[in-house]
Amino acid sequence: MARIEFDQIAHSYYPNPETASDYALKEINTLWEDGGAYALLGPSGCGKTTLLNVISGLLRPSRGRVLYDGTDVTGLPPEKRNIAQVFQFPVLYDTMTVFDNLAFPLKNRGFNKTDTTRRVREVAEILDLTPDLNKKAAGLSADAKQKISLGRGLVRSDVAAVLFDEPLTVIDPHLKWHLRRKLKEIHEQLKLTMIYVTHDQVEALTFADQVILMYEGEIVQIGTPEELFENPRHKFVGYFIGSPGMNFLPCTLEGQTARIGGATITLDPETAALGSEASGTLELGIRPMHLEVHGAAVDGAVPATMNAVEDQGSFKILTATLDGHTLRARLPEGHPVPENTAWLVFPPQRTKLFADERLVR
Ligand SMILES: Nc1ncnc2c1ncn2[C@@H]1O[C@H](COP(=O)(O)OP(=O)(O)OP(=O)(O)O)[C@@H](O)[C@H]1O
Repeated sequence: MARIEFDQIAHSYYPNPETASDYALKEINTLWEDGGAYALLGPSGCGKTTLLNVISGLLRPSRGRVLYDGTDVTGLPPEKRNIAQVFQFPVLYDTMTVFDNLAFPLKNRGFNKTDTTRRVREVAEILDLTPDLNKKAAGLSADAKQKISLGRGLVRSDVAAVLFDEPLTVIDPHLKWHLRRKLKEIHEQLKLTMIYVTHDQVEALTFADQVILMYEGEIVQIGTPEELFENPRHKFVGYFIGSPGMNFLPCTLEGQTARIGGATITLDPETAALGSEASGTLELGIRPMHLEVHGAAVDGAVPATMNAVEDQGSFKILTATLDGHTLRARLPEGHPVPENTAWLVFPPQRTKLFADERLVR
């Protein structure tokens, strides 16, 4: 296992990049601790695969250095970096048995027969592949084949890291849920450094201790799932994490309060103080689950026009309009639904302020 570091990494697929938008990765300085479980999360095209390929050595970055345990490996190809990779689609030998497929990475590295058998059996057991060990891979389902690919990625305990690039895409939804949990368990048992690329926040939040959220070639935040949810440092994080995402409302400040059209919302004093010093466009941010909804006026509530209510089983999502801006609130089961006007309270501790898309507080 290794501690992996990016020192001023940038990558452009163009030979002569000129503007920031020519870069698939803008400048990235970051660190993956030995034995950590990381998810690399972000929308399509934000640079996740590019970043993974720079870690593995499949891609040489235009600028910067990749360090494994402090040693510069930027010029080394994947086979010299001792990395295991699991891709979106199964990579295995159809004519070999499941056992031989799993044993292949170990045989390649010269492991003896006893150690190989022990390790293959251990990984097969974790992935529920034991009954299939003597079967040829060719006859197995797509799910089983991808499990073998996962097993091949996990079978060596001497790798610097295991990289997963959307490995559950081809897996049936129910098994997907099961495998996500399995991977988490495997990480706890084997303590491998794992970096898992996905655009699915549920997958990222289930698997990882630390989530790395990417947007337009940059890392916008690294944190635990809770940190990303409670304290999104960038508007994009608020919007991307949570379902539905954070509400954002353009506002102006007047002392301790924020004004949204005719509505006045009291802020936490420290938030207001920092906001008064911030420059740029100000916006309030609040999670749907943190908005308090009332059917009649209460102290501190602002009126919003009701638009729709969507029943999602154990909760409802209410959509309302405040000064022309759409807001969503999450109502717990059994909570009364307002008729025409929803009176909304913004709890000061839960109400965030953003300036030019960056969190003020
Ligand atoms: N081989 C390539 N040549 C030119 N441009 C590329 C190449 N590979 C990726 N890109 C561009 O680099 C940017 C980042 O792509 P990348 O595949 O790393 O994103 P991603 O986050 O992994 O996306 P997805 O989730 O769709 O796989 C995109 O704008 C993409 O079009």
